[in-house]
Amino acid sequence: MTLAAILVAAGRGTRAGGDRPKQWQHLAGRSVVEQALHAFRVHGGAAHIVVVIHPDDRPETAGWPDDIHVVEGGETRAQSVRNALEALAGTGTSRVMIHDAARPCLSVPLIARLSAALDHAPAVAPALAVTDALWRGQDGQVAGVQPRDGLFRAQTPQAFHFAPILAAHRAHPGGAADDVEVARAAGLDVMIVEGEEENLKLTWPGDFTRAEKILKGRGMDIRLGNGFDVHAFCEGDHLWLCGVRIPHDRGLLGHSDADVGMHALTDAIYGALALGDIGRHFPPSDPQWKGAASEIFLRHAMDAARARGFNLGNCDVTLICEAPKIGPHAGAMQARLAEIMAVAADRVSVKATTSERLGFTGRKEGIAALASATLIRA
Ligand SMILES: Nc1ccn([C@@H]2O[C@H](COP(=O)(O)OP(=O)(O)OP(=O)(O)O)[C@@H](O)[C@H]2O)c(=O)n1
Ligand SMILES: C[C@](O)(CO)[C@H](O)COP(=O)(O)O
Repeated sequence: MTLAAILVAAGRGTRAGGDRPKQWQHLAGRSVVEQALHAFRVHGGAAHIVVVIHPDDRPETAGWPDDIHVVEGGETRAQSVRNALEALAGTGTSRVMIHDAARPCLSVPLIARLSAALDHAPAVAPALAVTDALWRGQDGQVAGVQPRDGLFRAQTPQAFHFAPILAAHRAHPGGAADDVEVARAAGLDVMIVEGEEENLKLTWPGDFTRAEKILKGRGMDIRLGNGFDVHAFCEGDHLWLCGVRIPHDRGLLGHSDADVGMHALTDAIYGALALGDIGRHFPPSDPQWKGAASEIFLRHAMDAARARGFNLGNCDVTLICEAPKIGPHAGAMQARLAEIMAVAADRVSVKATTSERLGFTGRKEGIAALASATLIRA
């Protein structure tokens, strides 16, 4: 599964006013577009991020990192989305989230909920049920009531399997308010996911004050967790450490693949989330985890972090053993752990020490591992 995120930012923001289009105005220290981008960055699940801009706004993107793909938009929102979808065709993208850059307060848990829901439906979108009574008005007077049952306020990101939404946009005659309308016109069923009151769209000048209050109120949340694990040596000709297979004259004993380094790291992440340890999520009494690859546990811990809006700040794993020598494998371990956690390698450290021939590690009876991890929700 390869997820892409499209942020449409090519509108003119005429209703919002201001000295520049609303999406380039600043809120809580960043442009509106950058606030929306930040949520996708922290979520970390999107392999491609495309921002659709108006050609006049190119200078606003100066200094952006190279991995943000900038595409020019069209006359309407639907044309802007279409340009981004066409830019993603051929990149291997299998799922896409399409978001109004003008909704800067979306939360990372909302992105995670939509992503999970896409496992069960080809199209999902956030919305809030209408709770207020609805009236029809005429000349400043209440002219009638409108039943509110079954009515929803639509939000973005709207999320789709890629091939059907690309085909739907190609086939649509134009004039759709959003991508759900395009998808439905092509016969796709769209599942509703609970939206968020805070995920407002900046439409009018007064919306900026509310959005700024929401973003400033969030602050930064940093969590620290520690993990420690030990596995005894047993007969064997290889062992697994931090996701790397190392030929050795002993193996490691365990219910799973006994990857002691990855277990300590996984426990550090669960610890930062106050979610117990691996045994709580993958009981050793459960035969389905016999011989399991430990990356399952690490991915589960990272998914739990992202579902709560956290991403990895950094982690540091120390392996304690006399043998095998870790140095020659440390780079591969760093790369493998970074790949499994879907984070940059410079956030991952793997190092080793001996215990000066003291204790059980010194007597070569087993390997111990320590890990620390920070999680950040910004
Ligand atoms: N041709 C367009 C029109 C809109 N959008 C984007 O679609 C989102 C939702 O549109 P809306 O809030 O209606 O934005 P504007 O069209 O900019 O607003 P206005 O109608 O007030 O000018 C915004 O992020 C906007 O930048 C876009 O990418 N391309
Ligand atoms: C896509 C959208 O944000 C869903 O609520 C909306 O349809 C676009 O904004 P507009 O104000 O209707 O142009």
